Amino acid sequence: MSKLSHSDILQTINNGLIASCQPVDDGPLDKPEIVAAMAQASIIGGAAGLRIEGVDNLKATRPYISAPIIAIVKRDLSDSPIRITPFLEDIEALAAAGADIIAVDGTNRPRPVDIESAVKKIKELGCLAMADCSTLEEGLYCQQLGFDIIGSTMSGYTGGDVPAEPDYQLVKDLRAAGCYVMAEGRYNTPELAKVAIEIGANCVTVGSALTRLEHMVSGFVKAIHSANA
Ligand SMILES: CC(=O)N[C@H](C=O)[C@@H](O)[C@H](O)[C@H](O)COP(=O)(O)O
Repeated sequence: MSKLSHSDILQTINNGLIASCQPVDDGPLDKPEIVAAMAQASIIGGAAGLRIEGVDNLKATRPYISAPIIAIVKRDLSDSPIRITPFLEDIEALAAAGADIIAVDGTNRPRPVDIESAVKKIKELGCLAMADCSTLEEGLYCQQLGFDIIGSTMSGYTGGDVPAEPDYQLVKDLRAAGCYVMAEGRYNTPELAKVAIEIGANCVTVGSALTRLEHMVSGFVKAIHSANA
């Protein structure tokens, strides 16, 4: 378990890369021991922290990692679009498994448990709270509720086509409003991650480009095939 204070955790990840070690669901890399290996490799590469999905993956990873871990549970619910850490039981399980920071969906959509109870539970359990938001309005509401980190994670994922680019404007607006900002979502190259910091993000999370190998390989394959099309 990390022994850092809350302010040390925020300081440790400030200006840093968070490697989101989330393999493709049910793919060959989707195994706790592989997630733990990805996490260690990411730290060797210089990541300041990690984002880990699932209690079993967190339990497998935590013993090897002293850097801050942002933990989530993803669920596909039949009666709500909320996927990221929807239940208080998920928060309890992540805290017990050694999360430093617990992220929950921060969007303004129908949810099984109100967000006020979620942030209260995270704080009671001694963790930092992160809100995965899609708009400035949601981010400001979550900031006001006491969330420590506001992420642009859900921008582009609440309906319609997913844009190709990251939502830079949301990052700028959240920072201008005084939030501690995590740029997250479609920062798929080192250059884009650099832009995130340049426009004011405190830190940037990169997932697919680091740990969804199937997606990266298929991107190369498509590009190669299109050469002679
Ligand atoms: C919308 C949603 O559910 N985002 C998830 C949150 O945990 C992950 O699927 C993303 O991989 C993560 O946010 C990092 O983003 P990117 O993979 O674009 O670097």
